[in-house]
Amino acid sequence: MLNINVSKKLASFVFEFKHEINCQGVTAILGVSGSGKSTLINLINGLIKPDIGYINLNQETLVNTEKHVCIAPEKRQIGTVFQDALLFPHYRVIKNLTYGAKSLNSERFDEIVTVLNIGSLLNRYPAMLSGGEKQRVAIGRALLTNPQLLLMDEPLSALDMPRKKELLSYIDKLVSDLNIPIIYVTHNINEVKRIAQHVAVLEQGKLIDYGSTEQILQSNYLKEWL
Ligand SMILES: Nc1ncnc2c1ncn2[C@@H]1O[C@H](COP(=O)(O)OP(=O)(O)OP(=O)(O)O)[C@@H](O)[C@H]1O
Repeated sequence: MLNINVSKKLASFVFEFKHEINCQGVTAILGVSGSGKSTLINLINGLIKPDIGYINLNQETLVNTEKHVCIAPEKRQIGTVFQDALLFPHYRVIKNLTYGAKSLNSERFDEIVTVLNIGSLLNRYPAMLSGGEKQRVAIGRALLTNPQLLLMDEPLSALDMPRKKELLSYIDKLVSDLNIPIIYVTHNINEVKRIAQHVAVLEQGKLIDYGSTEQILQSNYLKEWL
């Protein structure tokens, strides 16, 4: 369970989010460009700090401004995958995968490599990978840090349609085979329909709707998008 109650002044509005996110399966964060989706992700992973408020993950405090607690991003047990894979170009895939992992469990390594189907890529450099393969390696690297939660910030946006479809099926497998909860940022309703069980809708830095994917797809707000 992710319990969020934060406020952060941004350039054109104050971002405010107060809700509990039930971390099971995929929760999509949906909103138009500039609505505050990346801000929410970066508040959760600790790359930015709220002006006021708190975030608790499974009863553990990640940040609490009143109590002057702010856990460093690398200590939050949260993995983040961004729009671009951000791999080290001078390291082979295997070193990119293991770079951030403190202690490596070889069974877990094999499991993640199998689920993401990246075993044949381990000795290649990033320049020798397609966009979809790079993103699978970036997901593998995030998972090898043993996160309790995986954040994905528009992970498909740099991919063409066939690669998008392919990566979506890998994201399904993360949930079904590895049982990792995912918060997935997108402005694409088809991606939401395809993988999310719950949806939070943001507009101008405010949470305007939250519910199951079926409920949200029926909402008047989303009818304008369809
Ligand atoms: N560190 C910051 N300080 C002040 N304003 C910011 C900061 N980061 C983002 N903003 C502004 O806050 C708003 C929300 O940005 P954010 O990147 O969270 O939106 P988004 O929904 O993720 O957009 P996109 O879909 O285009 O990535 C934007 O108007 C942006 O210019």
